[in-house]
Amino acid sequence: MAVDDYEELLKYYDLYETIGAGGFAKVKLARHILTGEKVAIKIMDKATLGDDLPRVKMEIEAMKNLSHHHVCHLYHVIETANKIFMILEYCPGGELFDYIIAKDRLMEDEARVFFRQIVSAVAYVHSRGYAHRDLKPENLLIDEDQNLKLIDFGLCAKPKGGLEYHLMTCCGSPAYAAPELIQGKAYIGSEADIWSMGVLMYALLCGYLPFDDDNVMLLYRKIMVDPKKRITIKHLLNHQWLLQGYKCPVEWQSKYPLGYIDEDCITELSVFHKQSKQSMTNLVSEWNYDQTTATYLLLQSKKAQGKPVRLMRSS
Ligand SMILES: [NH3+]CCCOc1cc(-c2cn[nH]c2)ccc1C(=O)Nc1ccccc1
Repeated sequence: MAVDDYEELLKYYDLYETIGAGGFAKVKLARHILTGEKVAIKIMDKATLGDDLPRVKMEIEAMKNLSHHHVCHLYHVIETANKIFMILEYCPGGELFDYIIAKDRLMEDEARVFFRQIVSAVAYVHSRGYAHRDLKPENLLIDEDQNLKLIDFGLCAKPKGGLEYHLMTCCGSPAYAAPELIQGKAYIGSEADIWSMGVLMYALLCGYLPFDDDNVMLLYRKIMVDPKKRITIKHLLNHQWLLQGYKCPVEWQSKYPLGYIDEDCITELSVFHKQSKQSMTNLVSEWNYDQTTATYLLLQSKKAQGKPVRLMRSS
């Protein structure tokens, strides 16, 4: 009997066209039937994933521990015999990479708005004990309000002893990778992310890269930028350039922290499922990243967008 990998997915989502692809995954636009909200579904085939499977598991575990307005939200994970589906927050504006190319380069004020959002996202991710390790414009998507959302936590690391611990895996994209990482030395994930943000800022303001891949290796052989002299995320939050035109340092705390239970969303869910608020609260609080998690988080997103906190009744 042909196993239908899409059977479970199609119970909850209407699938539309492919909107993106990267390496071992394709991303399709979809609509969550109960809330009517658009989502992006990252589809991976387990067989072709091969030794990229741990990377996907890492990304799923990381995204379950991250809830921030500048990090792409994970709503639901469905694993079947042959596929893994990650249901993610929809970002209709596409990649920051294409946005920069289309505008040639950004003016300082616009670059500052975006860069403050990147610093906010990275400060939050670091505060949760993760280093992203692949920060680049291709991994920053633009949502419908022109805000950035960080994606692709497949190369992130959560060192056991905390972010101060050294990492060894050389990964990420050469053009954005810190010297110590390229040199194969033990490095600190958060310091490597800071280097990548430097290259990112250069790309925002100039529209091209300070070091492209081939001469990046030559460069590192010659100069070794001491990571201990590099700016820290803490000092970046209120750096002079980032403060220009703003009164306050970059806010990095999450607007809707993990585990937050919204009363209105619970009420709508309990009415819809004819369950008590308490049992609905208990079910949502299990955070199984199943249909319940997806419906709750998408209701919460509707509320944040000022839309009615309502589920579709089958007409
Ligand atoms: N460079 C990004 C290509 C599109 O990829 C995505 C789009 C969305 C998206 C689009 N709209 N809303 C969210 C969400 C996630 C991804 C993603 O994780 N892609 C990916 C990363 C690493 C390896 C393979 C694929």
